[in-house]
Amino acid sequence: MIKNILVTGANGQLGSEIKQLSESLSNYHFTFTDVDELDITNKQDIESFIIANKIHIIINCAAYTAVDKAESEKQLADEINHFAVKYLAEVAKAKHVQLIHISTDYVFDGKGFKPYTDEDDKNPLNVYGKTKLEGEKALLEINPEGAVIVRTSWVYSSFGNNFVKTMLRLGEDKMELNVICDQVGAPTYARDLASCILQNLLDPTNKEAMVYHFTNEGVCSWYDFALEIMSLGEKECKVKPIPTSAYPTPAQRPFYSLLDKSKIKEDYNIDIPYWKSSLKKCIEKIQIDSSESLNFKDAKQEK
Ligand SMILES: NC(=O)C1=CN([C@@H]2O[C@H](COP(=O)(O)OP(=O)(O)OC[C@H]3O[C@@H](n4cnc5c(N)ncnc54)[C@H](OP(=O)(O)O)[C@@H]3O)[C@@H](O)[C@H]2O)C=CC1
Ligand SMILES: Cc1cn([C@H]2C[C@H](O)[C@@H](COP(=O)(O)OP(=O)(O)O[C@H]3O[C@@H](C)C(=O)[C@@H](O)[C@H]3O)O2)c(=O)[nH]c1=O
Repeated sequence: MIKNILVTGANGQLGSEIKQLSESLSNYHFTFTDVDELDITNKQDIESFIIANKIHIIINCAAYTAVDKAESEKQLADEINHFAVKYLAEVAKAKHVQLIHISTDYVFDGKGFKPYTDEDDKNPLNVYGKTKLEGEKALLEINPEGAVIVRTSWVYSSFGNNFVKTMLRLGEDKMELNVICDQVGAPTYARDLASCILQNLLDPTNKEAMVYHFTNEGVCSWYDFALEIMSLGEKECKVKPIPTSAYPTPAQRPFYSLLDKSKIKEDYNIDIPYWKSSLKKCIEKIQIDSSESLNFKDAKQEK
């Protein structure tokens, strides 16, 4: 039987990567929606969509991800990251649909000194992290059969907005840039996460809802990450390391947010790419995409 998969938030980074990778998968039928086609804050709409399209699996890539803005938009962040996840879980449970949901390292407070396991104490420092944790809790409490939460961190892609693209843009315009060097974690190429989900998580054996951690291998600070981006992107911009105290932001961020990935690696016997190798692939793709769009613009002007 061909399973029908619904991907929500499909115009975002992870959703777009899943869309591209799904083109080579013939044993599933994918439906991609973003807020215009299916607003996940409306439970009735979710239910009608699941029934009308005979959905077997939901991959929820929809979220409110503007970390600083969330501090002043708590209600909206809560609706999308918390209540909508509750609705998805309720519908998944009632209709026997598998739910794969994505969460974040920001559910931890970053005061630890060794990689966080899925069971370690949660204590989010900011509104985004708090709303994501409430979403996790709702899903685990409703406990739809076969549900999986994948926590990840520092996600980037050639699609959407992210730290890599911000650094490449600033690197083009500025001679010098200050970047925080005392917050450490692990970057994640959304394509690697998408590939992991599609290859391993669509045929669950778990009855109880469970949590996995997935990021690229290795560890770095935002400063190390920025240096590597400038180097691979061949930007002249000098990156200067600064402490968090020198870069005030509305939302507080964890100092240490490395996630322990042993469970997903052991359960599925997978090798995860090192962050620098994946970053290289992503930057090459960004460069190809931008030269293709320049060629397209030139061709249009010549007409
Ligand atoms: N980005 C990161 O660094 C990290 C992300 N994550 C998690 O990974 C998941 C995927 O993140 P990522 O791909 O980066 O997110 P993006 O912000 O790139 O994409 C999220 C998508 O969801 C859409 N969306 C927002 N509200 C709704 C709604 N009510 N109904 C349907 N769709 C909606 C957004 O639309 P619009 O843009 O119009 O709002 C956007 O297209 C999220 O759960 C996120 O919390 C975890 C760790 C790190
Ligand atoms: C642009 C910029 C950022 N920074 C710092 C601020 C911050 O501590 C860090 C990263 O900035 P960003 O705002 O891109 O990152 P942020 O939005 O906090 O990224 C987070 O997004 C959410 C959705 C997640 O779930 C997290 O895993 C994480 O990826 O870099 C600088 O030091 N210098 C700069 O020029």
